[in-house]
Amino acid sequence: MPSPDDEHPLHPYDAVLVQSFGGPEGPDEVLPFLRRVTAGRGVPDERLAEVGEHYDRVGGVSPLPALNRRLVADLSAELAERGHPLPVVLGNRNSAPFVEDALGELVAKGAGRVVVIATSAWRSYSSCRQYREGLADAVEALPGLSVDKVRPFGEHPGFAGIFARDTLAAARGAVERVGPEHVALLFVTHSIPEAMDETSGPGDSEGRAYSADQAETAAAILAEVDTVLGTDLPGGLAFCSRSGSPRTPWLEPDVNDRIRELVDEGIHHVVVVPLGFVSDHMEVVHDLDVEAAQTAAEVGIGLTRVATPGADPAFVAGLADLLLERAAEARGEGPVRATWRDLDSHPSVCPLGCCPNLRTAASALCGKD
Ligand SMILES: CC1=C(CCC(=O)O)c2cc3nc(cc4[nH]c(cc5[nH]c(cc1n2)c(C)c5CCC(=O)O)c(CCC(=O)O)c4C)C(CCC(=O)O)=C3C
Ligand SMILES: [Fe+2]
Repeated sequence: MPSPDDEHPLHPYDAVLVQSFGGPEGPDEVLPFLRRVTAGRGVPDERLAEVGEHYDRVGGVSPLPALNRRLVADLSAELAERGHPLPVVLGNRNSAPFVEDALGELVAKGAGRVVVIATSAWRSYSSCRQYREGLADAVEALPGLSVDKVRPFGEHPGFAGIFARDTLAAARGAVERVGPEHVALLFVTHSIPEAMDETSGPGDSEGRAYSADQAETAAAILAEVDTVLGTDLPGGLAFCSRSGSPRTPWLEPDVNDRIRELVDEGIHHVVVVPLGFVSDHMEVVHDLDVEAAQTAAEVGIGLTRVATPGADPAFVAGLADLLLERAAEARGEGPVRATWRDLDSHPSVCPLGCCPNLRTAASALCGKD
């Protein structure tokens, strides 16, 4: 464990935790994983069986763990290349290596202050506070360890900017093939319960931070595409991977329903932008690349799926920039908070009542409560 001095740009941190969702890596791990994910969350058995089949199709191996190992290696190399190496480790919520074990190992090697990147870009209970609760659980058994988290980074140039670049390329190709009047963009994110969206963001404002932030970023990307291509393409948010009880309202429209409607709107080609996803999760490789692709084929329209940032060097560089920004904040400096096209940025320390847990009172770190 190197002991960073005051000159070190990542001071006061001495290690980085990449905190992720986790995923099964073999047929025997699928059911235990799904049980962990859904414990106490009211997901019906039929939905569990259905999602289990998605994993079975790919030999019970989620793409996520391998992608995260690569992200950890790339980020570690990026920090070393910039001349400020720190240990970077992976800790998951729902599969090994678990967060508490990963942090425990860092503590055993002498770490006292860890900075966390959750592999989730947007503000909501599922995509932010639940990770903060995971940190609270883990740190309970590790007295003396303190952890900070980088801000929600959906609007960062190293995330939104990558989607913008790749969406532009995909839209240009589609426009050349079928003409601008026949192309639409669909920005797709994970559906969440309406109640979770309504309460997302700082407790003192309007809520809907989850869907509103993504709608704003999608609109900014669409505007950029239209400006560069001289087009006026239709575009908007759609949602995938709904679960829970069918009687509970979740965010809509579903991506498949939107694709069917686009046919009647004269669209021949849809560009699907997985804005809600950091890397090629099962939601992307199954719900978009299998299901949405099949829907598009059924109704006879072409579909291009834009890449997720996960494998892009510019994403890794953006995460390194976010770590430097967080360290400067921890030192009491006021670093510039880069965002793509002047979109909003959000606090690194979540405000009181931010993205509440609507089921139980659980403590969370990296916030004012
Ligand atoms: C907003 C959001 C993200 C994005 C932010 C982030 O990345 O964290 C996300 C990510 C992920 N969700 C994942 C998997 C699952 N999510 C489930 C269930 C749920 N997700 C929800 C929301 C989100 N989920 C919600 C509100 C539920 C209902 C139950 C509950 O309230 O918790 C279920 C249960 C079965 C089902 O209902 O589908 C599974 C298996 C995986 C792993 C995929 C892989 O293996 O590649 C990843 C990255
Ligand atoms: Fe999920």
